[in-house]
Amino acid sequence: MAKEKLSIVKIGGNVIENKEALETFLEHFSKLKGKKVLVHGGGKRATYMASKLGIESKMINGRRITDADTLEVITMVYGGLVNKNIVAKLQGLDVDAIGLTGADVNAIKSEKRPVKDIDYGFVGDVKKVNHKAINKLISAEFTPVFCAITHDKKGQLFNTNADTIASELAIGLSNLYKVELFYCFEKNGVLMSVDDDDSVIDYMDSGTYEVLKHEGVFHDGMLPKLENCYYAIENGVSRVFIGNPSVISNKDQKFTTLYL
Ligand SMILES: Nc1ncnc2c1ncn2[C@@H]1O[C@H](COP(=O)(O)OP(=O)(O)O)[C@@H](O)[C@H]1O
Ligand SMILES: CC(=O)N[C@@H](CCC(=O)OP(=O)(O)O)C(=O)O
Repeated sequence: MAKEKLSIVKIGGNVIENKEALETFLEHFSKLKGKKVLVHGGGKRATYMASKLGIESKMINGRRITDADTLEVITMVYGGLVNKNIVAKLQGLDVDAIGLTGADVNAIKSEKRPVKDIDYGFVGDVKKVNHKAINKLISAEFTPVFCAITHDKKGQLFNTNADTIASELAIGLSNLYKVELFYCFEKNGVLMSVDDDDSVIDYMDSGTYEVLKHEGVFHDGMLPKLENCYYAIENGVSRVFIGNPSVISNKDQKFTTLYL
């Protein structure tokens, strides 16, 4: 029997921090038909709240060095402030959202990122997605809303990049569903020239991706985002899209579709 479709949608810090963009996104998300899961970041808000508490933020290779104080901040910001506000807004749009960390229902188990040259502190690499437990919620018509927190099943929380959470959830839930994965951010898609929002790359296969990567077309957060996208495609996720908040509902808009 053909698998049912499931949409997994990730929004990042730039959308979360812009009230109008967030509301536009949530409107689109509320209208998205079928089963769905939302994953949110919030790195910008964590950096802001940490600085208010006198805690300096340090990112290496797109990942936050997470000491014990920073772990407290990200738990409050991602698991509390950002997650609960999004859940409340979705409830206001009649989406029966339930906010989760990876510790809830043992949804996402991780292990501390091994120390090689760099010790990232309490940063977790995903080891297991509990697709059966998550599916109990989805099958009961709830819409899970995940923040960027995982756990080791021994009582320790970890900080995990939200793009990675989205791709790992997409891979895990591909056991049960035909998963479409959407990355929504403030630009119209993956761009040939980052300052030109009209230069959207409509379709990108893995060969083109390698060529453009070596030409230096992708920078900063786009590099780990694309790595997560191709990792998902290589591991059973049916389709991956990158675009602005309307990518999930308005297929006439410009956006990027990724292929193997
Ligand atoms: N070729 C590119 N096309 C689009 N964005 C790019 C590109 N290269 C670098 N970027 C940057 O990547 C950023 C998106 O990555 P990131 O900040 O991690 O996203 P998110 O908001 O989802 O957390 C964009 O804001 C943009 O500045
Ligand atoms: C380990 C690690 O770096 N975690 C990220 C999680 C949040 C995130 O990914 O937020 P955006 O999607 O808004 O960037 C961080 O703390 O910044």
